Amino acid sequence: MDTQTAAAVSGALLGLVLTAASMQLKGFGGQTAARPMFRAFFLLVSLYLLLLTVAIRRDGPALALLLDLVFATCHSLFILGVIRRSERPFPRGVIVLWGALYLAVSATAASYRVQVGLLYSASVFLLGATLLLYRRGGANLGDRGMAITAIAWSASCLFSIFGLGKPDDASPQLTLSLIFALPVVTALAVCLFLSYVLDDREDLRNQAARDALTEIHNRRYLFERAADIFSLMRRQHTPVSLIMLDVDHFKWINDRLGHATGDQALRAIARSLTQDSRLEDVVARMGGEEFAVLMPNTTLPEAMAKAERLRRGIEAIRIPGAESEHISASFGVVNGEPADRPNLETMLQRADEAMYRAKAAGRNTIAQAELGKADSGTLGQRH
Ligand SMILES: Nc1nc2c(ncn2[C@@H]2O[C@H](COP(=O)(O)OP(=O)(O)OP(=O)(O)O)[C@@H](O)[C@H]2O)c(=O)[nH]1
Repeated sequence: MDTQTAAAVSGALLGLVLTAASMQLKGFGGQTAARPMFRAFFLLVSLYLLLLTVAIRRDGPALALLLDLVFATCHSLFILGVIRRSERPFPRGVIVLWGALYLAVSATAASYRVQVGLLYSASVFLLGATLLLYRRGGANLGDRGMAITAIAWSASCLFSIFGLGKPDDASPQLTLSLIFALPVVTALAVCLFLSYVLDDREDLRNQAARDALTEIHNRRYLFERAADIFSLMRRQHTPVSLIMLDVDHFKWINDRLGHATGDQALRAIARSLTQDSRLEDVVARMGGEEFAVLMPNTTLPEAMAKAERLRRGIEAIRIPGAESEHISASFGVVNGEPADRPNLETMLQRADEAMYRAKAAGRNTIAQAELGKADSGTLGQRH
């Protein structure tokens, strides 16, 4: 075996080892597991670019092979990282098959059939682009950038194979590919970085805005969104309504059925509130067993009707394992007209007062308040 073949085979083996190692990583298919892959990809891209710069000037066979080796490993890491990032459950068989393909193609490339290497390159990057674009949870700007760059790279490889010279006259194709590789690989790395930064930001924002138990929005998010909703209300002269609700005798549910069942009930209530709400409504857990729904462009009668739907929805909840238990909540509804110049704090306070009147009136009940008139709330419905 000459040195060139040895280098190509060891590159292929390295690819296989990486494939095998990646399968052992915890959280297979998860985004976190993609990180080490992409980190290594970054390092190798840097090395590749360095070697490329030297190779364009001084084209020795050993250097060309080293370049092949590094680039083939980059391929390997890129595609593995993309597969993990796509968060789709990839069967292990597919990964093993891909590893075997990688071995076969690298071995063929070792005999200097550059066209095969380029074809392989084109297919790898096309596959990567497809996986990125169809990523679960949606492709962000960085993902799309990566996918477009990968498609451009594939196109360049195909162009190099079919568009130029005789099949065995490798050098024009190779030079063109190498020159094209510099900006493409750099763009790929930049987009990759961007996609992670965007993802991290999104994750942080989501974590800060969501309640950990029920996964609906939290109090903080309600206050954030309220600023936009109230400003829109003033500009468009439309009413805003707020519903507050507190689960009845929740302590009793916890004490009798256990905290875990209590948590289950809170999650079911959150689901029911969300299902019965419009996309533009903000449904939030305010803390403990208290929830709020802020509804732009909603009049008092509409809000009362909505509260009644929510009340019935909660009444219909059955907790698995505790089907005979009945859950209910008490509601306070308040409406703000643009002329009242309402703000969220005042509306929450008024809705809270109404909600306690509903509790005092026997629970599983809706009480209403009007912003303009202090303590003028009347009992809405008693059930
Ligand atoms: N399981 C569970 N319980 C919680 C959570 N947060 C608050 N609680 C419980 O909710 C109960 C609230 O009880 P109280 O404020 O006395 O009110 P209540 O029993 O619902 O009675 P009323 O509101 O008067 O109808 C307390 O026992 C809290 O421990 C939670 O996240 N999970």
